[in-house]
Amino acid sequence: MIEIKNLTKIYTTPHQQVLALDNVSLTVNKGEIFGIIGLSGAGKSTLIRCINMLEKPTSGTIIVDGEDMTLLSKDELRLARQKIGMIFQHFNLLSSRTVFDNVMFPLEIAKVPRKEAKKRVAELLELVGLKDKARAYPSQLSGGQKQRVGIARALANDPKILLSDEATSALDPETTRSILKLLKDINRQLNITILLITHDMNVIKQICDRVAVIDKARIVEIGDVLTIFSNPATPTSRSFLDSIIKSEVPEDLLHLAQNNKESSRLVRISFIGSSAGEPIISTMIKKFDIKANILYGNIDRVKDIPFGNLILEIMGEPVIIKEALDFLKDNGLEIEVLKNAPSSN
Ligand SMILES: Nc1ncnc2c1ncn2[C@@H]1O[C@H](COP(=O)(O)OP(=O)(O)OP(=O)(O)O)[C@@H](O)[C@H]1O
Repeated sequence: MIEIKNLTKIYTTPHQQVLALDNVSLTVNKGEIFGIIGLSGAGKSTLIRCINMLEKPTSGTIIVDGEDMTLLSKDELRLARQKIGMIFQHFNLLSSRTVFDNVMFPLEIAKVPRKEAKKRVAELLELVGLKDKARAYPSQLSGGQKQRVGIARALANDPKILLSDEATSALDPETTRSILKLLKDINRQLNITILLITHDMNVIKQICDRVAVIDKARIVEIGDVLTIFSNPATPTSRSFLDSIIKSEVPEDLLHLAQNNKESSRLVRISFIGSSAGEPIISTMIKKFDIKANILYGNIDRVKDIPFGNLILEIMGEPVIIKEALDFLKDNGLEIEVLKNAPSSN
């Protein structure tokens, strides 16, 4: 549906050249929700804005629904953009127009007959749950309601693709959840492909099928959300993941391991999917001559699949601890040794 090949964007300012995208390639499949995550300045906005040519690429191709966007004339581009809706962090509504007329706006531009357009706007307001706000002005709406208007407006021309530029960054967590749920419903009901950019791993976790991690103008990792959550391959992905599973080990836990009289290891056990529900840890404790303290635990869900990590202090003979950890690994758990505390006597 969207195929980006060797996309490079260099901004030229009077003082310098900024490489905002460096040879980026990725494919977004029809019907999926694809997330691009990166820190501030990584190149996310530039990338999403290149897709509908709000930003002109320096080189590379962008094929949307079979059409190379970089080769289109002005008129062709105008038509192609009707297939691509966009929503924004700060909603970009027209303050002097009512909710109804904001959603009507793209239909006026596309010269859709008035009667047909009014019917379409009413349907869209129903879809986003704002039927009763049709006559309100943007200033009379909450942030979540404004974004619902933005979504209805983006869908007005029946697009095949929806681009979301940090659409929930200005919203509180609960409103974010409701907007993400709406986007997911739209994706499923209308079969619209969604490409979103975010700096928030929670957004990726809640609705994306696949994710690309962008770091300093380059895509450093692309994959299924579940795979990246269970086994991040780059430090950038790891740090995004840590931001939501809160797996930083508190200092006092590290001290506890150091002060222990026996030989001990502080380990993080990450689990995903079915292994989360299995009593592997209690089996380990029974099977090996070790003691284990659970110091910290956290279970979350990615696309309804349990996902989490436990921090365990395991005490015993080093060789037995190693066997016990190998047993956990053999049972599909990820093990990371956070601290080795050798026997103090
Ligand atoms: N119009 C511009 N002129 C010059 N440099 C620009 C321009 N727009 C963006 N940049 C630079 O390009 C790089 C990528 O910016 P971009 O806005 O794409 O990043 P981002 O990941 O979206 O960041 P944020 O999350 O803060 O919006 C940054 O170094 C930025 O300063």
